[in-house]
Amino acid sequence: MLAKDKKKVDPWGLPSALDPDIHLYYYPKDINVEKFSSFAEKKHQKTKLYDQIINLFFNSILDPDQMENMGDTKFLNFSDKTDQEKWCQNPPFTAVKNYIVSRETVSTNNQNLNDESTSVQPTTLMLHVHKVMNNGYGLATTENSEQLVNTLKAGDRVWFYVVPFTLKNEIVYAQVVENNWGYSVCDLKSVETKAENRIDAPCKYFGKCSGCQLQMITYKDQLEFKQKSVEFSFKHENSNFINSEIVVNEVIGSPKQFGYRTKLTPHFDLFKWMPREQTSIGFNYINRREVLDIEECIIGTPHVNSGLTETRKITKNNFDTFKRGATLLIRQTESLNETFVLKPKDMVTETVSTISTLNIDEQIYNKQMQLLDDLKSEKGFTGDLDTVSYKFQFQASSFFQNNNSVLPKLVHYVRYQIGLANKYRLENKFPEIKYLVDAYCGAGLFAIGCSSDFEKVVGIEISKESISNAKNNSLGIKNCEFYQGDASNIFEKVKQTDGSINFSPNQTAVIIDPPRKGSNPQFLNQLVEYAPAVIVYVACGVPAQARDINYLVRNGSVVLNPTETKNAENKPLYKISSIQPFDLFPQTFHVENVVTLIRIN
Ligand SMILES: C[S@@+](CC[C@H](N)C(=O)[O-])C[C@H]1O[C@@H](n2cnc3c(N)ncnc32)[C@H](O)[C@@H]1O
Repeated sequence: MLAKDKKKVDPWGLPSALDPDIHLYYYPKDINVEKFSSFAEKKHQKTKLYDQIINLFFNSILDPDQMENMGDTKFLNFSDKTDQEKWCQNPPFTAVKNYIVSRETVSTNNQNLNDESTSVQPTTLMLHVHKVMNNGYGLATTENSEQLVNTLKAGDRVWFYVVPFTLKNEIVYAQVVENNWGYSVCDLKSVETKAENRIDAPCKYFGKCSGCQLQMITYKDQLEFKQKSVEFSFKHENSNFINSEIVVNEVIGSPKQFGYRTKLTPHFDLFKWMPREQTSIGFNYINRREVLDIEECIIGTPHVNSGLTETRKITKNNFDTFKRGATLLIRQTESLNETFVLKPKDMVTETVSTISTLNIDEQIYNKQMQLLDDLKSEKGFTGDLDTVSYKFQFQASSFFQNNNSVLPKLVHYVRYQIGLANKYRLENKFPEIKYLVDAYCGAGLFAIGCSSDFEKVVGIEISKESISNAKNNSLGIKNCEFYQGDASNIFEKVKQTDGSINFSPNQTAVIIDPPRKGSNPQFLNQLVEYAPAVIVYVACGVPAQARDINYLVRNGSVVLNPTETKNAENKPLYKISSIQPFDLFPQTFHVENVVTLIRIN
């Protein structure tokens, strides 16, 4: 999909990134957010983001000595705003040069450029890939690092190319498909010099389909990439984390690396001019809004793949009942008579097992984590582990995590983190944690999965269906209550003094698991004002999560160095006790991340 079709709205009212996929959400240090209303200012802001991306890029390709040798060459910093705005209107020379080169090349092939009907094919460029960005695209230039270092002068601009399915240090051939401010998006044509770690991708659609980005590296390399990508989200240059010593743990992998997705959403477009038998049902081609016909998706479970075969057949026989096209929904269920469902209102059942009784001994925890690996893996569970299974029922169209194989570990980890926070707090003479608030609770995964560790649990969720599912899922579990509403309303509820729900913040753990766009200042302010004993922030949108936690650092609620707490004016203070990524999405660039914040005063 083209970047322009994917306009994402940053909840903070800022353009979220130059290209939303570059995943650089941040709060500007020096700019008044209120002012970002006019187009010109947004443009200026976008340029600043580009500036930031380039800085990051150079920081990663140049070693500090080289930087020093370049004296005060600040070729990456725009000198003033006028310069930036001018530049926005006039893309840098390299891009223009490359574009002209394309036209010239075509022209020497005797095509008439003045003929409007002639489609000018862009030339294939040879590019050097310098790094893989968080979105799985390689960041490349026409020059290699050495040439860049040797030839760039102060004031020069570099034009970047972003190319999917490429790896660091590769030389590739690529074709520009879209130009943006400062960079062009390319299709990969071929890999001239392969990186040592490149492997053959197992999927026949890989390289064309936009669904997976990382099948060309081993799973071990994928986990390493994701760990770095989480680190990068926290430590980008406008973040307070940049000079901190925060540690991102190794990513906890998925027991299943293929055949794990319990939900698929293929789609199709109908065009008047297109014969029905040629209509594709599948996922978008990379970089395009055009559907690639997909008969099998190897990251999907066998059951959803049976669903895919079935739904493709039904849909092809019924194209006439659709006007323009549709997105189809296939979801795996454990219901007795069915293995998959195809209608949005169908009910889906999934089981998630967890350890019966939480034990916060590190060795026991580690052993249990290993055993949980087998729970949903191919070989099946053989270990001696006392587990409890919860059944979750939800509407096929409602939210539920899509990789069931890793959920037991995720839930166990969240419980363990709260257990450790409780231990720390008890050792420091704080009262025991007895209550749990699950904000953004969906069908109740964490509220129910953690319920045995607490006296009372409340969940809040905006979706009516999900909250009704959560209530049903907790039937028989006496200590859980669920409310429909905006997550920020939960603070009024838990502060009630009429005795119905009265959670002393000092004894309360809060789990937040917002959608990909993250939280917002209103919610975060209320959260720290409520001041729970521990906050577990679960996120599938890590850049937004890093932005939110950075906001808490900036407003003084989270301290990066817990020993420097002298200036705290009696406000609640938190330390980051752990940053733990989980791979819920093998073969793709996505990663889930859990950050635990323990209140230290
Ligand atoms: C990433 S899902 C997490 C659900 C659940 N924790 C789980 O793991 O299954 C985010 C959930 O937040 C809900 N949501 C979105 N905005 C919300 C809001 N303002 N207040 C409460 N819930 C919200 C969505 O409906 C969705 O169920």
